[in-house]
Amino acid sequence: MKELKYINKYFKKYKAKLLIGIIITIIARIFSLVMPPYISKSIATVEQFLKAENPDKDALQSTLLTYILIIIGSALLSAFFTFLMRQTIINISRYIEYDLKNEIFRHYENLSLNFYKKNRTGDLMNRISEDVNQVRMYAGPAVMYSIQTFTLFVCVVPIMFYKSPTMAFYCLVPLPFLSFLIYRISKIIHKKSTVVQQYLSTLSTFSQETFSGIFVIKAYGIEPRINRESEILAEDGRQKSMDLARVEAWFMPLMTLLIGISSTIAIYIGGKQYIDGEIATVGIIAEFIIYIAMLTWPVAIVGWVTSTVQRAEASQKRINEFLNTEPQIRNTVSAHTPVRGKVEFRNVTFTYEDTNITALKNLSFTLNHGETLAIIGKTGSGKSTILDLIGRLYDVTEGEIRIDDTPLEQLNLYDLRKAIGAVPQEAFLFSDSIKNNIKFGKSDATDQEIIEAAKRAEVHKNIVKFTKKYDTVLGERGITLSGGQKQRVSIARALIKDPEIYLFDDCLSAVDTETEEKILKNLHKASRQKTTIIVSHRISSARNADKIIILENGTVAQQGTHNQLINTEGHYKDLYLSQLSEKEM
Ligand SMILES: Nc1ncnc2c1ncn2[C@@H]1O[C@H](COP(=O)(O)OP(=O)(O)OP(=O)(O)O)[C@@H](O)[C@H]1O
Repeated sequence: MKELKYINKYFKKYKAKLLIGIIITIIARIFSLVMPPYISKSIATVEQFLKAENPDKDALQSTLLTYILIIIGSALLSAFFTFLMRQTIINISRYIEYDLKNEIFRHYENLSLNFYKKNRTGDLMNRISEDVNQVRMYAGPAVMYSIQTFTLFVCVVPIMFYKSPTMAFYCLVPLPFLSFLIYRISKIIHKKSTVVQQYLSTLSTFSQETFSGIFVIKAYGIEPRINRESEILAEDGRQKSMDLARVEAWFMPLMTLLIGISSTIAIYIGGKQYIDGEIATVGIIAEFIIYIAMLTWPVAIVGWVTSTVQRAEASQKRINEFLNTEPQIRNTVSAHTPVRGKVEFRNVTFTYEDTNITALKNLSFTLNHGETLAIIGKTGSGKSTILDLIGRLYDVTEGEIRIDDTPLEQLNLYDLRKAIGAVPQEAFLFSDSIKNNIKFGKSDATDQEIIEAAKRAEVHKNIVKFTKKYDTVLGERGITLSGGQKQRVSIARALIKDPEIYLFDDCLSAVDTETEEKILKNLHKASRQKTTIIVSHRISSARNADKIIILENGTVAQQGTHNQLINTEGHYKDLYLSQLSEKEM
């Protein structure tokens, strides 16, 4: 229970509701205890009627009617309070689930990129859904059944011993075995259902891949192979599900068997006691049989609760692991620190923690406010890393980055990121309308601003051709944009933000040179007073920049202006000549 202590703060938060829930549970149980003695009394009344020398049928009828009304009334009240009990305690668990999910989600959002590289997305999602659900089972049903069982035991067992200690003893003996057996079965069921769950996620991954890759499957004519794989998978699933079903099938028969044994004991011992005159009426036997039925489920539940708590503890441990992970990048400056846009790298070295790759080595450059820098270099030379470091997605390993002559860590992180309009190498668009995807850069943007940004990104003409224009939904639920269109929507998103620093990471690679030219012109206009860094493999994107850096293995191999570099031997000149001849071809 060490890990589950974490959610005590939520129990405290909902303590008033919890207290009401506990009181309602006790009331519901107390009403359910009214029935058994009245059944006993009814039988005793009939017994007396049958034995009487002058039986009074009217008196018998009126007594029985009174008892029946009491039994029905108490059963109705017990049912009503049981309903309220579920409404309060199960609701509390839903509130706790809601709070915990929000807390985990907020925490996830604060964690740095390194965290996301170390952990798979499926795992993150599992902890926020499946693990939280396990914890909810503890916070709701497990708590509710524990209170219910405790109340029943505290009330029923003394009554049973009061009425007949011998019968009470013999009837209660099988119950701990029941509890133990249910505990064992619940554990096996959990193990086997986890296997089925894993199988189901394999099956859905397989189906998802098959249907999203249906084009390749059909083009290569490999449907028979995929069908065979699917049959093997289905057979595997059948075996696993049957395995689970076999264990689950034991649950109810076991309960029935143990109720049967206890009831038989009640009849046997009770019958003997009645014959020996140790109990006054056979009604007590009926009363005991009802008590046994009442106790069986709560006793079985003790086993279930135990395994539920163990599962919840394991789940909360996994959740706590993430909740205790500190974000590597933190905002330590609460005051606002406006950014103008001078960027300076001073002997920056950066090594990726997970791969141990040193992407930048002792890199230095300065870019004044309003200047444009183009970074050219072979793939893997560290270009994107430079942009990520400016946005403080990672902290440098050695050296220092300064913005407006202030070290990056001394800037308010949110102000810094607000001042940056980054267009990543691989445009990511949300499964939402084009309009909302562009508005992502400025949530209060007007329709006119959105259109203006799209025009500058040279994507407006494409968008208006769609039937729903800017309301066209993208992604799985909607249309798929071409690579170039995606890049341009992503550029529009950065332009609408109107930031102080633009970071364009090879974001025109999927656009034809003519469109590239137009976009670059527009960008030039938009970013005249802004600091701009353009990462590219194309000379056309770099030629108008104030400065050009040629990066090789994380260090500056060459730098200068376009005119200087085409007249110097090196990568830039080679690239220029090859791209020039491509153009001429
Ligand atoms: N997230 C990461 N985790 C670990 N290593 C990384 C990560 N990103 C890049 N690297 C490594 O760092 C080096 C520099 O990568 P970077 O993406 O900065 O190169 P790049 O010049 O932008 O390449 P490209 O032109 O192909 O985009 C590469 O060797 C790469 O494998």
